[in-house]
Amino acid sequence: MAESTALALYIAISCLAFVASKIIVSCLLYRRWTRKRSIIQDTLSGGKFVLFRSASTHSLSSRLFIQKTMKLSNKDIIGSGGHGTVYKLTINDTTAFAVKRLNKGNSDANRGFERELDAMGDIKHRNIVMLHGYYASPAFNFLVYELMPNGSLDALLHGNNWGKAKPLDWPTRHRVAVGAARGLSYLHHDCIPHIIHRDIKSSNILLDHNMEARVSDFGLAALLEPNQSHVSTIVAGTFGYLAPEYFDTGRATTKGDVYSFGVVLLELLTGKRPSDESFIEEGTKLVKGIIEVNKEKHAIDRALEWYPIGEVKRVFDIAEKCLESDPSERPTMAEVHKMLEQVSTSDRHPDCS
Ligand SMILES: Nc1ncnc2c1ncn2[C@@H]1O[C@H](COP(=O)(O)OP(=O)(O)OP(=O)(O)O)[C@@H](O)[C@H]1O
Repeated sequence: MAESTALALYIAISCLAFVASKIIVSCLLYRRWTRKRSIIQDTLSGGKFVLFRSASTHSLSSRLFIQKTMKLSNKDIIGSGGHGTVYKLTINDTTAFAVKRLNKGNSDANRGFERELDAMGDIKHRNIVMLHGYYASPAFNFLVYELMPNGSLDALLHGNNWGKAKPLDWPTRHRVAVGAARGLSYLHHDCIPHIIHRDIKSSNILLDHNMEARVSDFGLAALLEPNQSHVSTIVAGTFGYLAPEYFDTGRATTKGDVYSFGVVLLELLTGKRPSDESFIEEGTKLVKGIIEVNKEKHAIDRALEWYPIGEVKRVFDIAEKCLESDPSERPTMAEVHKMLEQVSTSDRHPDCS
């Protein structure tokens, strides 16, 4: 009798503790959520401006932000892509942001905007470009990002409207590969729900003031239910980077991101775009030929003044694994990151090329 009373008491206390902990966690989460967003409803335009509170934005007034954003013009443009135009928004001498104005007028762009916000709101990682806020109105949408002063990997490797920068040296290329792999691995494995990027390419890998890689542009990313594995059916991506199975299934998967990352590794190694003749003619079989007949020296970017051949071979080898035509044969991004980190960085000397 005493035993069953004790058991009933034990169950009752456990249930109460469980319910109380859920209530406390919900209250804390709600307080955190309200504290970290500043929202301005613009009655004139019918728009809503949301600024996420962070070290870079806490001292800024949302109204000033809106006023400056509305005054952006062509002279502030720093890039443009399939989804819109990117501007540099200068607040004062020490503070600037990148503002992406999204093309409006088709429902896909609007859905992309909402998805991007859902995915980006809480993501903070040293290899991910941070979203500071957004503006949504019936006429147009803006996303406010951290400004990456060294631009995109695409521009650094291949040049842009403003010309070609100084060629990236081997240690920088290797560090960019490791950083981008770390960022992507975080999205795939550490974010709950997990995130598939869907559009990994060199123009979506940006470089901060330390030349550290940051993965950007989640306009096409979709959230996964933690227990739903990894599939979605929204068509996305950029030709040249898309995994072959995507053309059959139309499904974005984490292994599709791994394939796209393999193409970026080839770009870093060869200095060629995926639209380059050798990519088009031989496709990614290019890499197989390079590995099998020891042709690394011929394939490596001529802009590289020196490089350690052992490291180059190992990175070609990792690219080859990422580019396996069977997705199940490809490594995960966590494995890719580990392999890239293990590529020796010791004993580097200009004479070893
Ligand atoms: N946060 C940022 N900081 C600095 N430059 C940026 C930033 N975001 C984008 N850019 C620049 O703007 C360019 C265009 O970016 P955007 O994401 O709009 O297009 P994309 O990635 O080239 O193509 P798509 O829209 O098809 O993905 C980038 O290549 C980069 O040079």
